Amino acid sequence: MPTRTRQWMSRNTGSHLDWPAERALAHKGAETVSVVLPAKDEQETVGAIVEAIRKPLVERLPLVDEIVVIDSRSGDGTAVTAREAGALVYHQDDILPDLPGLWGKGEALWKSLAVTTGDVVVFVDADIRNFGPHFITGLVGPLLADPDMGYVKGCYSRPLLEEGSVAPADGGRVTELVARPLLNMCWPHLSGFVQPLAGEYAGRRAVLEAVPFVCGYGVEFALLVDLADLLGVDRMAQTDLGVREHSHQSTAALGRMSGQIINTAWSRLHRHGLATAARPPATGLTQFVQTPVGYHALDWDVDVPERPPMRQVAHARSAQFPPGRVQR
Ligand SMILES: O=c1ccn([C@@H]2O[C@H](COP(=O)(O)OP(=O)(O)O[C@H]3O[C@H](CO)[C@@H](O)[C@H](O)[C@H]3O)[C@@H](O)[C@H]2O)c(=O)[nH]1
Ligand SMILES: O=C(O)[C@H](O)COP(=O)(O)O
Repeated sequence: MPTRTRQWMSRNTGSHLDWPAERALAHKGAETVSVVLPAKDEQETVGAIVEAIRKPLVERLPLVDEIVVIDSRSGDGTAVTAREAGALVYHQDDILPDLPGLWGKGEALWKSLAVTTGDVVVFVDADIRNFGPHFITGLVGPLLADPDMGYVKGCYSRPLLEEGSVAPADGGRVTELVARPLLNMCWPHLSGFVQPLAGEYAGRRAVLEAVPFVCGYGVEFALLVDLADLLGVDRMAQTDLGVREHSHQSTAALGRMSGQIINTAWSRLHRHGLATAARPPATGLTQFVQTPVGYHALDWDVDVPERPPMRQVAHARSAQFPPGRVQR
């Protein structure tokens, strides 16, 4: 790791233990906090997460002002479960309905900026199995305490939970096999982020609305690179949240996620003039399934369409719908 990155890491890495809810609240002042959970088919876990935020951080202490679940085209009871647990629920395609809808987690996060109001926005995955309020307090604390801080990313150890076995540090396979090598190769100043793909992070609204959002799983990678360009790493930090357990995707699904992340990395390299447009990458990904009559090829698209910074959309919309009639 470059020396400057090592120095950044020791300066800008904290622990959730530094941020009991009372301490975070003492720094809150007039700022407001929105928590957003993007959720696709998460009826098993989303309700418990919403409750674990609402009871201690909304009802007991007023640290969180709104909990919003973005239902990302679920086919199960995610929306009902989340609503019953006390969240405000929006369907991804109902937000900014005059724009043609896109798919994916990044789209859900981007759209959430149009329906939430907090000065600080916290994103948390809806499939966490060992969620606790420290995921929120540890992320918002450094932002509430320091007006210069723009973005705080979670980090943790990641067990790989398989039927009947637990490998304590073998989770995060896309992180270890794709994202970390890419970051070290092309963005070494970001190599100190322990969990670059973590879905748990918080940012100031003004900052999050100033950068584009990739629609699919490249969203975390793109945010890290783009926010470092916008803010500089000194205005970014990470908080150790302990251990995170989640539901694992199949190897084939992680291959498609990896394809999206590699395409996202290419788009950023291209934007920086480090990759040429003369040979843009193919966005197809062929995977294979063995059948009794040979290998069956499955073609996927791992392209990463992208939304513009939300503030551009908000400006365009306020011109279209003058004050008093502004629709977000
Ligand atoms: O189309 C989708 C797909 C997923 N999700 C939600 O996004 C979150 C994370 O998705 P998941 O499939 O559980 O991702 P992981 O396999 O855990 O992937 C890791 O790596 C991804 C790529 O960086 C990050 O987006 C994730 O947050 C991070 O946990 C969950 O709440 C999902 O329900 C959506 O909202 N819409
Ligand atoms: O973040 C990652 O690297 C992917 O979500 C894969 O995580 P897993 O190996 O813990 O399933």
